[in-house]
Amino acid sequence: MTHLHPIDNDDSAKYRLIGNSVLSYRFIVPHDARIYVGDLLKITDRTKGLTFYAKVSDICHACNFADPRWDTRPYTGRFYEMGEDVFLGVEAVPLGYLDEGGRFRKPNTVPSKFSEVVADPDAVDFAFLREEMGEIEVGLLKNGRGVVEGVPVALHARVMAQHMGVFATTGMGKSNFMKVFSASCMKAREFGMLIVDPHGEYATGGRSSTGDPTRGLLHYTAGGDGLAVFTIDQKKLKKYHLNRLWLEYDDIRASDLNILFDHSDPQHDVLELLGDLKGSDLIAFFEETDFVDFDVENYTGGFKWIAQKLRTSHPGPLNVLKRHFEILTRNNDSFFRKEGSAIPEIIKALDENKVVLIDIPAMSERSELFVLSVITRKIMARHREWGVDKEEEPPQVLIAIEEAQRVLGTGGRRTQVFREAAMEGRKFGVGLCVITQQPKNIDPRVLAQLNTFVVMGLGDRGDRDIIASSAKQDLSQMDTEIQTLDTGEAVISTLKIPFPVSTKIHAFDPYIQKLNQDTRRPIDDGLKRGFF
Ligand SMILES: Nc1ncnc2c1ncn2[C@@H]1O[C@H](COP(=O)(O)OP(=O)(O)OP(=O)(O)O)[C@@H](O)[C@H]1O
Repeated sequence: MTHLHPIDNDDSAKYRLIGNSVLSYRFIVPHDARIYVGDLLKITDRTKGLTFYAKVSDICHACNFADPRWDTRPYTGRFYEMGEDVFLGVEAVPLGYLDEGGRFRKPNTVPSKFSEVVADPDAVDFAFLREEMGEIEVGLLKNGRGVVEGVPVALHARVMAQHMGVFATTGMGKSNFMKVFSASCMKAREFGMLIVDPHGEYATGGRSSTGDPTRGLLHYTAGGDGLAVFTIDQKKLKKYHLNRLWLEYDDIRASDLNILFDHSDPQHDVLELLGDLKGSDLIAFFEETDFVDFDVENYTGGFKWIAQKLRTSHPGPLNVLKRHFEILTRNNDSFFRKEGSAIPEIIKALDENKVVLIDIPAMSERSELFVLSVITRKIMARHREWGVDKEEEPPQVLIAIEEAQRVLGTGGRRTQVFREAAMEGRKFGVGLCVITQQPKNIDPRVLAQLNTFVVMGLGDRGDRDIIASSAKQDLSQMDTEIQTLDTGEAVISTLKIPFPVSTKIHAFDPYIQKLNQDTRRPIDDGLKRGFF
């Protein structure tokens, strides 16, 4: 007979495994046991000398009574007692096992019948997992409603060029995650990271979605050497001694106009013809040319080679593009000018494995994407050339794209550069960090390229299904857990960590406070550098 009571009388609750198969375990616990979805389990198989690990994936009521309607009959409480015959059936998803040599293996066998199940394993039990972690710490291993203290969850820097996705419904802690991740990148200095912050909050802090004041990356003074902020905000520029963000005319190409404006097919064809021509020449050509009776034979301006390319184009689309170039230069003068670009400095900072934050508060959505696409194109071009010119590997860069469904949805020629980065970037050391609330609106071909998934509370079934089918590790059995994740909690599936890890993401403010303290810098160091 199976005992429902814990099998030992010490403090930790121990039960016995009764079934199921290689991919799903089952055991039973008393009807009043406090057990939660996401609880970690250690299963000791003394017969075979193996230690299995699993996670509670579902809990249901069960009993030993033959009458299937015992609990709905009138006066049932008089005939049946809530004793040992009434219990909870617990389903658990296997994570893997430690073999006789202490090596962690995928769950390809099942523990012996009645193996001991410990429902509250500690850091010692998970010592093997510490060895599997990488350099970019983001939180602690979550165990049901708590954490396993002493077991940090840290992503591997080397896999970041293989793209990452951060999926969270609004308010679930996505901004906090990005700041913690960035701070850890500043500390590790293993690759360059580019983030565009249209809300101007990542650098100096601001207000969270719930209205609470928050700190920013500049407050992580001990890691200050790993951060370069480029801003258009004059006040911040002086107060925090930041870099000024400038793009110059030559940084752009005709296709960049696609991000700022919707174009008809004929207008798009003209932009294609203009291909790789220098931005400064294009802007000057469209500024000086009157297209009403444009004829390449009579063209007398200074850009004959551009006029030649447009010899078959009609005045209509050319006039529209003339207006668009005018709007481009007129409406974006806060960061776009004839000469003098910050991109070489940005690239240098990325080469030095810094986090580069582009701080553009109050900028329009299209301008934000324009800035990101221009910089991304420059990075891609540089990394593509790298293979030709140099023997050593190019430096690794991770480019974060917030609300990525805007540029990585299905179709859409506007955002070719991001698509190229998603499809071929990894070959050149360029990874994308795709952040979105709506994974189902991201092109499935892009999702298939992601190798790290950070899933934070997704309410929508369609969104969860698409994530489960795209992740490289099986997340389908964790659906209940993902549905019940709280703010600041995530299921992380990534390369080099052997199973999807449930993580309590560090809260940013205490995390950087701890990092600052750990490095024991003089207390007024940040003040001297003008950070606060
Ligand atoms: N890991 C965490 N630990 C503690 N608190 C957290 C954590 N993550 C988020 N929070 C808190 O939850 C609230 C929402 O977090 P956050 O602003 O990061 O959400 P968000 O998903 O970025 O929201 P939005 O999409 O609206 O920007 C904040 O008050 C934040 O401090």
